[in-house]
Amino acid sequence: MRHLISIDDLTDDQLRHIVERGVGFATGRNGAARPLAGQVVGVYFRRTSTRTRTAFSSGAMRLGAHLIAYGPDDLQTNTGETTQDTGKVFALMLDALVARTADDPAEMRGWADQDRMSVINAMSSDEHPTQALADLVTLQRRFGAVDGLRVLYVGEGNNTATALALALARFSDVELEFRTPPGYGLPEELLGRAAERARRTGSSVTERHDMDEGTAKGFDVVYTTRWQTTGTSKPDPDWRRIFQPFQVTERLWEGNPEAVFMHDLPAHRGEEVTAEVLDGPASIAFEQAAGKLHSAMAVLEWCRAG
Ligand SMILES: NC(=O)NCCC[C@H](N)C(=O)O
Repeated sequence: MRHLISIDDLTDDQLRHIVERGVGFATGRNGAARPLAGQVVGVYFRRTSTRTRTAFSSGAMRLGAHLIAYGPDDLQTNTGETTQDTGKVFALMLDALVARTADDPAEMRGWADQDRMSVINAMSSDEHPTQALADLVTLQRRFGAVDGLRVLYVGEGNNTATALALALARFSDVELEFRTPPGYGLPEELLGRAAERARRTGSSVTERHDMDEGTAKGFDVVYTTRWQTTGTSKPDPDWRRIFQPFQVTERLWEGNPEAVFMHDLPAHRGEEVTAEVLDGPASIAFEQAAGKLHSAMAVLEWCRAG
């Protein structure tokens, strides 16, 4: 029985194992075993979700589990029960809980303070670890290896960005460059931690707050994310003016002709990315969405049976 709350909870070997198993589910190499047969998985999404909820629900059922799905208004937390008590009850009856809160991760850590039910973070305010795992599965399938890739991330330093930083820093000779709008970067502590990890593996994680397509050259991957991160608001009324130069357009392909385009989705054509890029030949955004199912299966298997 294991939990997955942060990429940082995984050893390098565990991270690579989950990615390998994810690739195996994607390619049919893992066979049709049902390691979760007879288990019950709770899927609790307090915030909107299309891919992550479907990936974990579909993945759990494909692995043989039964499901209970809770929406934001279903639980007695709405009539004043504490989330701590809610977690205690879940652990009496569920084998795994997949939860999206977009809130303080301390809540999930509290739920995980027992050794019966696995807790899987389907996005908290600080990190989106299962998105990074889906991205790694997608990259490994597309390039054969994550090691050695040059990745440019353009957009807000949100939960997806932090998970990617922690995950890519574990691989060798990776160059990960963030271009985040001024005032909307990654948390300093996390960036420092990822950069430190990266140094040990001969990789680099850096961040800049300017965006001029001419200075971003030679990347294998261009990645972006939506401008309105779940559970956050932008107090600055002028934020769109600050974000506009960070829109991913075809001009980025002048210096990065071989790059694939990735997006954690949902996409907003005309905001963070143009339709030409998202729907164009470089885009693997929906291949990446498919990777969410295969990585979710690998996470469930690792938490319950690995
Ligand atoms: N792939 C996803 O899980 N997409 C939904 C979340 C996207 C973004 N990181 C957000 O926080 O709004």
